[in-house]
Amino acid sequence: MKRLIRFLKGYEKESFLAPLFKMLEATFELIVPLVVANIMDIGIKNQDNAYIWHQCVIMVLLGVIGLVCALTAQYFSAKAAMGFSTALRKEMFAHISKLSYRELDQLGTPTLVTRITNDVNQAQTGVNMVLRLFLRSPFIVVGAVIMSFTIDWKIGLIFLIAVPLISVVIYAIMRTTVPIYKKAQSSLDRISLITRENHVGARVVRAFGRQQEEYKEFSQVNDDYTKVQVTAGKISALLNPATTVIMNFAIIGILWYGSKEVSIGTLTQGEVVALVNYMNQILIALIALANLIVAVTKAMASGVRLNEVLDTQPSLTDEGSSTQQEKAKADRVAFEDVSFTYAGSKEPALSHISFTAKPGETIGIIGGTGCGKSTLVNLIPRFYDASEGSVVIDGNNAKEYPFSQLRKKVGMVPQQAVLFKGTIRDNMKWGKEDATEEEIQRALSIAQASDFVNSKPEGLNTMVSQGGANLSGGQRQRLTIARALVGDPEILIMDDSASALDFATDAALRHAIHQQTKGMTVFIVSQRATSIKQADKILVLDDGELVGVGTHKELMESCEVYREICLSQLSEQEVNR
Ligand SMILES: Nc1ncnc2c1ncn2[C@@H]1O[C@H](COP(=O)(O)OP(=O)(O)OP(=O)(O)O)[C@@H](O)[C@H]1O
Repeated sequence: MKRLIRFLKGYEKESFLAPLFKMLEATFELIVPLVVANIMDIGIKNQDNAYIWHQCVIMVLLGVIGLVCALTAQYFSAKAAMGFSTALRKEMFAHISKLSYRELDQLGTPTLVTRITNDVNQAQTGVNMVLRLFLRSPFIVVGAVIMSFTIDWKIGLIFLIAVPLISVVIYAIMRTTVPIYKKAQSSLDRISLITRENHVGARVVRAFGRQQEEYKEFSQVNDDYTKVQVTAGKISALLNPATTVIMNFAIIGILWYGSKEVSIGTLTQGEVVALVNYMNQILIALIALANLIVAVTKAMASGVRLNEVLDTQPSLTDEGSSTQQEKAKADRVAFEDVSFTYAGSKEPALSHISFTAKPGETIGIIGGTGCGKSTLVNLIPRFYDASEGSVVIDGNNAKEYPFSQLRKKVGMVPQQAVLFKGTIRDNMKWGKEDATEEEIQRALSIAQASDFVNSKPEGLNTMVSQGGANLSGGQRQRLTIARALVGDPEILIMDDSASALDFATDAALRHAIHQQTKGMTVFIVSQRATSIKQADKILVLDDGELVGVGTHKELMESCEVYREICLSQLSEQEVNR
């Protein structure tokens, strides 16, 4: 948590004023019992109504000033805590955006969502509570003990016994509950994971009639979370009765001893009442301190989780890279003995891959599921770096390019057609911020999306809902292809991104790309032989290895794996066509 304090930068004044006003409030609170004592010992004793009223006015004034101080402190602490959380959230968001696929794979999305929301909130509450209570509670406790000594040092000793006793009880309860609160935090992570999985995959859950099972699993995790919270709650519930018992014994001691002192005239009745009030103030302050410790512990647990993310360094950076010039006559893409292993995986996903792709060529990539097709194309825009060997683009190692230059060169159509909330036009502009109407229309036309977009009453202004839920799978795919084409990239990668298109549209799409994007190197990843059959070069992958490179005709003769794939999907006539 200490390391997160830097996010309070710019709120130093508020961080100073909040505790200061809280201390002022506490000071006024400590004076009130003395005023009550005066009312009893002077006003009531002498039947002096004017004095009583005068003291009452002072008491109300102390209360009002105390309230103003408390509200001012609240204002400053809330301002500082909000500023803290806003800066922290911004930094988290920016940092997560910089992480590469490797770190995102390792951390996982649900936990990142919980961290940027719930954990930041916990840290914010912690900061707010610390600013208000960290000094105030000890100040009241110490102040009340000192006041008791100034009234009667022997009774002050009762305070010296009661305060540590109450503190020990609070400490024991906290020792038991704090680890439980930490456990609750990880249960919350699990809830977030299941909720996300179920909502993202709602259609699949329904299609497989898994609602009941998923509901059961969610209920179990939810119940576990409740149980953990209830256990912590039950133990915490002991706090009030246990501390109140000690306090009441202390009050009995004060009254018992005080009454003796009153009868011999060394102590007044008002002073006894003031001592009782101080004892009450101590208890309230200690319980507030206990709540503060719970909040701080939760904030610290959250702080650890937040630092974990902030400490995760992106494994891929483009620091030190400068804009690269294309090398004349170089291949557009060249893989030179490339191998790749995912973090935490023992088996390589790609082994010793070498091939070249020239400008204007269409490269088909085919192979069974999990053979490494997506992994291969993900190395081109540097979503991952090759573990061995080099990926060379236009004669320069992909690692030498600034990300901005590389991502401009490469238009990626991912396997999952993800669109963002906004209009179709907004989504198209992801490919090129200042894309003109003509550029967008051209991209839509190549992607075979013009008809359905222009048939919508609002055309390009049609709203796309979150994740593109108001579009069909095929429409989404076509829009993601168009989005990649808008930027007119030199390399277009379609990672199984036409799988939801019917054969005719798929063929029309490939024909349009071929005709209208001269010079563009196109990678088509597919499990459908028809989609890659016409490619200038086909890469056949099998279990991470490149088992064949060539045209359809060449591979039919030389590559067993390719032949098997084709014969399992196409008729003999189609194969030879
Ligand atoms: N993020 C990841 N972390 C660890 N292993 C992964 C990751 N992504 C893929 N793999 C593994 O790497 C191998 C290759 O996966 P890849 O996604 O490249 O296959 P693919 O040929 O594109 O499959 P498909 O056709 O089903 O999309 C698989 O064994 C897969 O389990």
